[in-house]
Amino acid sequence: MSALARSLPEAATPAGASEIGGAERPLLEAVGLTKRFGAFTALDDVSIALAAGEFHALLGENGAGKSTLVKCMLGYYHPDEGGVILDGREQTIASPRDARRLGIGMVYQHFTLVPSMTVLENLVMSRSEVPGVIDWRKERRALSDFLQTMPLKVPLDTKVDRLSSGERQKTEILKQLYLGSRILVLDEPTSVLTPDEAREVLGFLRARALETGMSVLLITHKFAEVTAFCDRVTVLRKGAKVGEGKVAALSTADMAGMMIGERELAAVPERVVNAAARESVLFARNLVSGDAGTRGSVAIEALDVRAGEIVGIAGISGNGQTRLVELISGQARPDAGEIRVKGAPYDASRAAAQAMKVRCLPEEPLRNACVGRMSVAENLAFRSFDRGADGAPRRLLDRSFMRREAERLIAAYQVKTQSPSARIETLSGGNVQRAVLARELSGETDLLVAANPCFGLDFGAVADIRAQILKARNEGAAVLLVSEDLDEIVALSDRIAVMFEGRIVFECAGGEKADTREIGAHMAGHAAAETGGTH
Ligand SMILES: Nc1ncnc2c1ncn2[C@@H]1O[C@H](COP(=O)(O)OP(=O)(O)OP(=O)(O)O)[C@@H](O)[C@H]1O
Repeated sequence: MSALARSLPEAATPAGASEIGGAERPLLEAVGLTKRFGAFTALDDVSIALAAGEFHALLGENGAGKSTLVKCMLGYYHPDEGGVILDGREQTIASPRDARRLGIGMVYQHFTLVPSMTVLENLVMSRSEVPGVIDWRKERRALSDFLQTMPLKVPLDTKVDRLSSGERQKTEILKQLYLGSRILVLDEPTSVLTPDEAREVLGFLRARALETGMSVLLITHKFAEVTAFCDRVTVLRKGAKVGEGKVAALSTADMAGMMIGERELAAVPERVVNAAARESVLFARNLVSGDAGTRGSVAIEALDVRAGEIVGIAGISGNGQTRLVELISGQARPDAGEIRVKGAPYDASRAAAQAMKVRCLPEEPLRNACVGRMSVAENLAFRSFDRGADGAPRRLLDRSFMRREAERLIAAYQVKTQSPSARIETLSGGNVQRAVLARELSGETDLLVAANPCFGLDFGAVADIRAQILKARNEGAAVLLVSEDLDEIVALSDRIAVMFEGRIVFECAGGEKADTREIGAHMAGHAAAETGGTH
């Protein structure tokens, strides 16, 4: 008898299923899923049951196996053992197409919509059966009627590349509802949303689940979302299930304890008052990129970051922060203006970054700061492979030095990888982030530019990375921190600048003195007229 068959009778009536959704048996069950990559077991005999109408959280540290579990449930991976039972029947889900046919849908962290098509076109084309000749008027009417019934609003005739991140995320969710998903898996859906949007989206899905019997499985690193919206929780650690239960019966500390076991969190260093804090390190004047007012453009009159301080750039995504980081990291060139580092002109080339000790942790590090098919060790050596231990240029690669360095950084920054020679693209998202930060902070740093450094990280990793950034600051580095997470900006920054439509529209002190309501109003552009712009 297979593991799946053995577990059927017991798993068919999980505790809580009938109380939550009124169902006799779970809507969906994954039973005994095991997934190996070579000799490494990413998922070890994991079972999870989703009742109809329930909102279920999936928690675990970076690399715990959350994505692997849902990818097995959605047919992206074929588990080595175990299977999926839907409505009491074992199903073979060989591909995402099978999952869609069965009503299992997923909203990913990255967007899957086609940017050059409208919302209407995207939704219609996402159906598995699209007629050869599309009657757009009819489709438009049907979709309008469907959207009328939804509290989430998106503009049907707008091209996706003109939507805000929040609107795109809502479109991804509406797409799944339009496709008739009965089981909806959400991978950190609120990371691109403002706090108000996050509450709106999760509140809507919660109500919808109760109303229609849809099951929602939410992958998240935010305990506040679990306690506010979820009925039950399953916790993974190192590929195994280490806990489950009703959210109402668990404290945040209980859930955190299940996630990390006995391990201690990194202590956040005290903020030292730095004698060197007067010296200007980053100096930008009249920096222009793109046409004024267009999405993502930059028009900054003045931005200074001094040694030993963290300047946080707050703003809703799409207001020029990404471009600003690209200009400093050399991924884009300014149309006008100047950037100086420690008084000297800075052209953001690799040589200049090396000489002037400028380090950068960009957004989406796997795409923007790594070569996915190269090993962790090679990616860790990008800054240093052509230098000897003494920093002098070298011609021949010293592979054994690279490996030793990689092992040192992997240990120091607790990067979870099977080995230094594993392809970096096989690491979980959070561990790619740690690896890039390890590389960027491994030498002397005068200027550190960090864009959303804790995006997608578990709370333990957030504590580590924040501690590293504060340590760099305390040691005299100037830090430009760009983040969509206002709490993070407030907690880490000495000074805060708010970007809106490419300009810096407001500045204030960070830490406890910061007034988040006032900052929020400037982020939304509401306060710009009243205050007359830049302070
Ligand atoms: N294709 C692959 N090849 C080799 N190892 C892999 C592959 N995919 C995942 N892994 C490994 O499996 C483990 C679990 O990864 P997974 O992406 O499921 O973690 P996660 O809990 O979703 O993490 P995160 O919160 O960082 O997204 C990690 O150690 C990862 O390196």
